[in-house]
Formats: sequence, structure tokens, C-alpha cells
Amino acid sequence: MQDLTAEILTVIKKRPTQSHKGTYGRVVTIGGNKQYGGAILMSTSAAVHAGAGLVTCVTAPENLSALHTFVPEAMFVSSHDYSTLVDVIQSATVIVIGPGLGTEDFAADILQIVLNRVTDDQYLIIDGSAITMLADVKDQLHIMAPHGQLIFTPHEMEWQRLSGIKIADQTEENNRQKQEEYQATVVLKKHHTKIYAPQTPTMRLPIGGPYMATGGMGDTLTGIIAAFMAQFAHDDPQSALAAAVYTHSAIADELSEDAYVVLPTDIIERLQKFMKEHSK
Ligand SMILES: NC(=O)C1=CN([C@@H]2O[C@H](COP(=O)(O)OP(=O)(O)OC[C@H]3O[C@@H](n4cnc5c(N)ncnc54)[C@H](O)[C@@H]3O)[C@@H](O)[C@H]2O)[C@@H](O)CC1
Ligand SMILES: Nc1ncnc2c1ncn2[C@@H]1O[C@H](COP(=O)(O)OP(=O)(O)O)[C@@H](O)[C@H]1O
Ligand SMILES: [Mg+2]
Repeated sequence: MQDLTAEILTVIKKRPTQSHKGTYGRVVTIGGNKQYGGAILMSTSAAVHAGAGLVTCVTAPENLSALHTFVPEAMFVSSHDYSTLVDVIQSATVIVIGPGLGTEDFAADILQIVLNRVTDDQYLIIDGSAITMLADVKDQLHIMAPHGQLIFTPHEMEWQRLSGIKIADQTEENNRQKQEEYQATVVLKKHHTKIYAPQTPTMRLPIGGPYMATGGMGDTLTGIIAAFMAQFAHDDPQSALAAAVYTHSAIADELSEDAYVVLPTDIIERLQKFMKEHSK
């Protein structure tokens, strides 16, 4: 087991002058039913603020006005418009699916469309409701794994649902066994989050704290991971992922110096400054 340190932030690179939005990746965020619109708005906004070149949000039409108000940089596709969904998936560098998606029938359809279309050169970040839905079909996960590079971001309860390992039994050895079975990367979120990536020693996040325990905090992390994978994954995807996870909690730690709780939207607001300070 390896503890992550601030050294990982060297992943964040100064931008070359000769570049444009296409250079920094296309992120597609999929989620947000009528009940959980905020989740996908935070994911989308985090991806924009962490530097993804182009971000498209696939969400319930009820969330359109809020999306354009909260993050006008993002484009919108209705979660009922399967034909446009297929188009945006095809051109994506990174896809996030799950924040606030819910588990209704239409959500399961969308998840199936994405799993069928994702390709080996794309990263697919699977979070929240998408993990909960996959728990019902976990026996098929090894079939899905070759398509796209899967990054699961469960909290302990979601990991229990998906892996079948009870929270009390979520030891490094048990978790590693399941991660290998899924041929995916697993970011197991909790106090001292752990990252289980293929052919890499387990990484442990030694920072972050209870001031982060607010709904939307994990939704925000998905957007940061997406933007980091879109921009920095070329040479070393594991380090890009670890840097995203580290950045999320490092900003929370800084803000907690004079705040009782740190809100997901506070972290989003701070991303640009933090990344500028740490860019090499
Ligand atoms: N503003 C919004 O729209 C929000 C939407 N959300 C969405 O709501 C859906 C359901 O997700 P939830 O996570 O709320 O519900 P879940 O039912 O999946 O998990 C929550 C339960 O897990 C337990 N738990 C045990 N260990 C935990 C750990 N280490 N971290 C977090 N919880 C732990 C909690 O106490 C709670 O009872 C997801 O799609 C999610 O993205 C949530 O993110 C909350 C905010
Ligand atoms: N006590 C804590 N210490 C460190 N990190 C925490 C703590 N509580 C929550 N977090 C972090 O907040 C995030 C919560 O994710 P998640 O439960 O998926 O939130 P949501 O689904 O509401 O967005 C994770 O990154 C987790 O590691
Ligand atoms: Mg979550």
C-alpha cells in the first residue's frame, strides 16, 4: 500500500500555447433524473472547472434551465434523446455515468446503451446509481470490462452492493480480488479512500476529513476525475486518476481551515486556482 502525497500533483501540466478546446478532451456526463438534478450539475460543473475542453451533460429535460444557469459552458442532451446520446458517446474522450441517474427503467436503458457503445480508447467512470444498477448484473461485468477502461467510484455501501463484500469485510485483499475480477479500477471512497488499479500497488489517500461529508461530494469528484483523465491521462492514467482524487481532498483540507463544512460547490469554485498553483 502506497500513501499518496502532494508529489502526485506534478501530473497537472502548464498548457501549451498551441492548443484549443479539442486538445483538452470531450467529457460527457450522464445522470440527474428529476429528483437528483443537482448531482449531475455538480459533476458537470466540476469537469468544466477542472479544465475539460468540451463538456456535454445528458440529463432529464427538467434540469435544462438549471444546467444553463449553473454552468453555461456545458452543452445539453435530453436523457430521452437516445439518438443524440449515441452520437455524443461516440465522440467522447471520457464518460461519467451515474450521479443522480436513479434506477428507473429509462436509467437502465441508458446504462445499457453506454455499456454497448463504449470503446477501448475511452474512459468510463461509473458512479452512484449506475453502480447500484450494475449490482444486479454483476455476473456479466467481466464481459463488459474489455470495452472501455472502467473506473468505478463507489462509496462503501455501493461497493458492498456491487462486490458482495460487506463493509466490515472490505479488506485490501478482498477488494483487490474483486477489482481483478472486474478488470477495472476501483476508487473506494471513504475516510482515507483507496484506489485499486490494475498492476499497480494499492494507493491510499491520507488527506480529507469529515467536513467533506455533504451530499454531492462524490458527484463532484466524478467531474474532477473526468477532466483529469481527459487532459492528463496520456502517459500515465493511474497517476492522472490519483491526482484527481488527491486534488478533491486537498482543496477540501485547505478550505476546512476556516470552514466547519466544505461544500461540493466550494471545491468546484476553487479548482481553477488550485490547479494554477500546482501546474508544472
Ligand atoms: N444533490 C443531489 O442531487 C444528490 C444526489 N445524489 C445521488 O443520489 C443517488 C443515491 O446515492 P446515495 O449515496 O445518496 O444513496 P445510497 O443508498 O447508494 O447510499 C447511501 C447509504 O450508504 C451509507 N454509507 C455507508 N458507508 C458510506 C460511505 N463511506 N459513504 C457514503 N455513504 C455510506 C449511508 O449512510 C447511506 O445510508 C446517487 O445517484 C447519487 O449520485 C447524492 O449524491 C446526494 C446529492
Ligand atoms: N469523513 C470523511 N473523511 C474523508 N473524506 C470523506 C469523509 N466523508 C465523505 N468523504 C468524501 O466525500 C465523498 C463522498 O462521496 P459520496 O458518498 O459518493 O457522495 P455523494 O454521492 O453524495 O456525492 C467521497 O470522496 C468521500 O471520500
Ligand atoms: Mg455518490
